[in-house]
Amino acid sequence: MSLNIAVMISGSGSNLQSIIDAIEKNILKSEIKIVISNMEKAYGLVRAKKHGIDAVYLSKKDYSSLKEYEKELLEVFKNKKIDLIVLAGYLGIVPEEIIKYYKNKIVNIHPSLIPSFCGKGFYGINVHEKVLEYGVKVTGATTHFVDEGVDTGPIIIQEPLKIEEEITAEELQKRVLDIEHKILVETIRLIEDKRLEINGRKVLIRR
Ligand SMILES: Nc1nc2c(c(=O)[nH]1)N[C@@H](CN(C=O)c1ccc(C(=O)N[C@@H](CCC(=O)O)C(=O)O)cc1)CN2
Ligand SMILES: NCC(=O)N[C@@H]1O[C@H](COP(=O)([O-])[O-])[C@@H](O)[C@H]1O
Repeated sequence: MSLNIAVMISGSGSNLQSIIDAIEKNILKSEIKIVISNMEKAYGLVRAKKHGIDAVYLSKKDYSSLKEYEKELLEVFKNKKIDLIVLAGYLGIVPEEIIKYYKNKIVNIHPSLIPSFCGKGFYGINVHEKVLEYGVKVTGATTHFVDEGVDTGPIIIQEPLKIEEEITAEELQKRVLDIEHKILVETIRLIEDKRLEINGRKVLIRR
């Protein structure tokens, strides 16, 4: 089933690019109706425009209240008839009203194996710095449904990555990003095909 997707970003947009590429290769049946960034200079906005996708800067700091911001964001999603919101490196916290209205229709990609190295303060390169600092032998990436918490929603896909040698946080980020690009597309594909069944915290992938 083709979904109307909104992608929220804050930075480079390589995860956004993986969705754009998958759509253009007909791996995904959906359409990205809008890309929203809370950072004006996010390169992901450039990526979207290069592919003729509506791309806007929208940040809560430009609104007099969170309520005003929520109202505007909801308006944008409704006008575009959005079915699925994808947080692809979005570093803002999605407001409660949006979460309620789009219950189990918002997914996030996180560059660690949740519940490790996640939550407030864990984003971007600092996730990988903390992973290396701790000395874990396995990290990876996670997609999950978004709820009122931060990185606490039901987990959809996780893929591990072994850390077998001394590497920099930048190199680790690159290797984890490769996994992210893959599992994010897989996650959207599963949702298109209605193969996910949510049972409390558990997400069952139907054959
Ligand atoms: N309601 C939710 N909103 C968001 C979720 C979520 O699970 N529920 N996931 C995050 C994505 N995320 C990790 O995957 C994440 C994003 C941002 C932060 C964070 O600490 N941000 C800082 C500000 C960073 C900045 O603006 O430079 C902060 O809020 O203090 C942690 C995790 C997306 N939204
Ligand atoms: N907690 C949120 C978080 O850390 N998200 C991470 O930000 C990066 C964005 O890269 P991109 O802009 O190239 O997709 C990605 O690694 C994504 O997992």
